[in-house]
Amino acid sequence: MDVSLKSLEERTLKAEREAKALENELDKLERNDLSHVNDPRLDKLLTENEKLNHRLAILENAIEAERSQVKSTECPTLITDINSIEGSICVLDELKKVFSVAVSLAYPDLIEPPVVLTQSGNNIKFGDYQCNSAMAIAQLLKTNNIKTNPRQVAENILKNTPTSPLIEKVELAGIGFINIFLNKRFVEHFLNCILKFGVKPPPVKRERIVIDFSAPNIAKEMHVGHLRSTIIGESIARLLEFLNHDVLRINHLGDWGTQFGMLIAHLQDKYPNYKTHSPPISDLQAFYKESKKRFDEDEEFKKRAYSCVVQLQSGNPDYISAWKLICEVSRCEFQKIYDRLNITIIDRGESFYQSRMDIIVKELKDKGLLEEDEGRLIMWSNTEREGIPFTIVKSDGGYTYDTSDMATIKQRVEEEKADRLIYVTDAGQYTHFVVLEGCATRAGILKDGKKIEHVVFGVVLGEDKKKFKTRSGETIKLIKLLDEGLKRSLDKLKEKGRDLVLTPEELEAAQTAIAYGCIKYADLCHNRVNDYIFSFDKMLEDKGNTAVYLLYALTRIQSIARNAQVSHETLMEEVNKSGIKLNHEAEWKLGKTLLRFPEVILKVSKDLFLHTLCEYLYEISCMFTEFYDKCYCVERDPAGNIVKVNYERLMLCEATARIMTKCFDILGIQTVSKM
Ligand SMILES: NC(=[NH2+])NCCC[C@H](N)C(=O)O
Repeated sequence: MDVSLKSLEERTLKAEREAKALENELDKLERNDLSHVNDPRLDKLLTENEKLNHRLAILENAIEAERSQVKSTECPTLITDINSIEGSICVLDELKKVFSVAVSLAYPDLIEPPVVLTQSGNNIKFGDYQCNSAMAIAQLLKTNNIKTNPRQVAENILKNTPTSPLIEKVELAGIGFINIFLNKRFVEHFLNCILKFGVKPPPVKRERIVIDFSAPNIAKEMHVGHLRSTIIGESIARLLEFLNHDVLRINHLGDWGTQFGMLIAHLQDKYPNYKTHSPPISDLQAFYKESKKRFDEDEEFKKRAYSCVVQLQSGNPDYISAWKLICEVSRCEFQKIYDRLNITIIDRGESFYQSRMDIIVKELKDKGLLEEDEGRLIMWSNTEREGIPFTIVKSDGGYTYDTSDMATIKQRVEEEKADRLIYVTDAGQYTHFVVLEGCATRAGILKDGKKIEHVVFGVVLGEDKKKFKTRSGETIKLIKLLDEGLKRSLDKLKEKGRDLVLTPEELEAAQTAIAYGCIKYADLCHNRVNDYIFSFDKMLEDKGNTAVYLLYALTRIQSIARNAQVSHETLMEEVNKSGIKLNHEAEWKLGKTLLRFPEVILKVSKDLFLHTLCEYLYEISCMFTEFYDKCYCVERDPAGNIVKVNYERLMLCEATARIMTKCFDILGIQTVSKM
């Protein structure tokens, strides 16, 4: 045999053997048996694969757990029987529950699908509420490669919507809107409950809430900015208390700091026997000015003033009593304003935090969060050192407004166990509170996502749109402002001849209710973030969204039953017999407006914008006017004798009056039965 042929034959045989071996190998590979392969890279890949499989199993378990969790939270208990509702319920929240059940039944595989529910605007055709989830869900399904369109989704949701006694019917509209129509029986039941049990808050989880408001400074003027904080803070506190929260109202008085050294030094000179004889410093501001003048001009005095601060802060009893005396004078002045405006607040000024400031400064030092800066100790709210830092300790060793606010947070979180921390101050302090939140979070005092709620408000302007001042350019004294309100309100009542109709007591009650009510309402009815123009003429107008108009509206509503000579007892008997019936279109509309009360209250309790409540109050009175124009409550003959009383409508008047009264109460506005 030829050599070349032989070698060819050998090569073929070898190739055949190799092919056979490869075939076996492939066969094994197909059966996943890699045990005999002795390649370290493969070993590595195999372990890797095992790890990944393990991880996959964990993830799959987690997803399953999450899913059942979502399902269990998404399966809320729905109201099935109208009669089980005795208190108050938020319709929007209940409808959200109904539709979240519908959506999770329709799309069980979607994790946390969006449930979008809103009120339907004015067009009755679109129902009372709308569920607009279909568009978002269709979009979501599309990204999961499931072909559908919003209308199909809406149909699917509708098919799965559980029955609810709140709902009369649901309709599919347009590209996939679901219009929800409320059940009249349910609305009637809600209103009858108000007549039977009073205006009750919707149930919420009780929280501990600290609200810091008013906070004027001792020996300085309490100005219109403090007035805004006082009015807004009081209303927020009232609203949260109505919801049964545990509210702590704090007056963070500016009662500590260097200016007290100056005041005490001056007091010691002018009234050395101040401890036994009360000095005539009723005009504290004049006293403050005198001492400031000496402080600026007299080096010797200045030195002594500083040493007074040191004595005071170290707790020397003589200095403490001088300081107390000065604070007391201011407090009496502030209290006059609080009494007139019916404000409840606990004094806990900056001085309260002296020992706590020592502690927090140490804590910040220990945590290495303070750095030196030209003799001061500062703290940044972020590690990038962006924005402006807090001055925690001044170069003279004293503390600042920043230090005391760090201490307020620690005290309120750790000692008061606050769930919510609310601070009501002007928008000028916006940055201060941003930095405060940052520093407190960095220091670990604010944790678990807890935030500060800074309720900001704009500046009060005069009618000339400039800073609110007297004609001669001085700042306006609050007591004088309230006095002017009283005078103007009386003028207005006289202009209308009310002094001839009301008893002197009734006239006085109306005068104060209008004066203070209009000042409060003018402040609260605007979006607080904006500046607002203080105008007695505007706020005393008796048309439009003003306190005067609304207080009048309420007295008119309350007088309807009185004029019909129907006693409260008779009306309550009728409630138990038949209750409210909403037959006429105008009655139905008014009833549905009243039904929104819990929803409005809950919204405001979250965003703390009180103008929403004012707008709602105004809406009620407009709806009432429409109802009263169209529906006779009492029919009279030409001689004015009562021929027929419609009790169902009188009951609706009563329910309206009760809700309006509650709104006024939350706004801190006194109501009157006659004006
Ligand atoms: N914790 C607070 N910073 N409260 C507000 C204090 C307001 C301060 N006294 C001022 O007149 O501007």
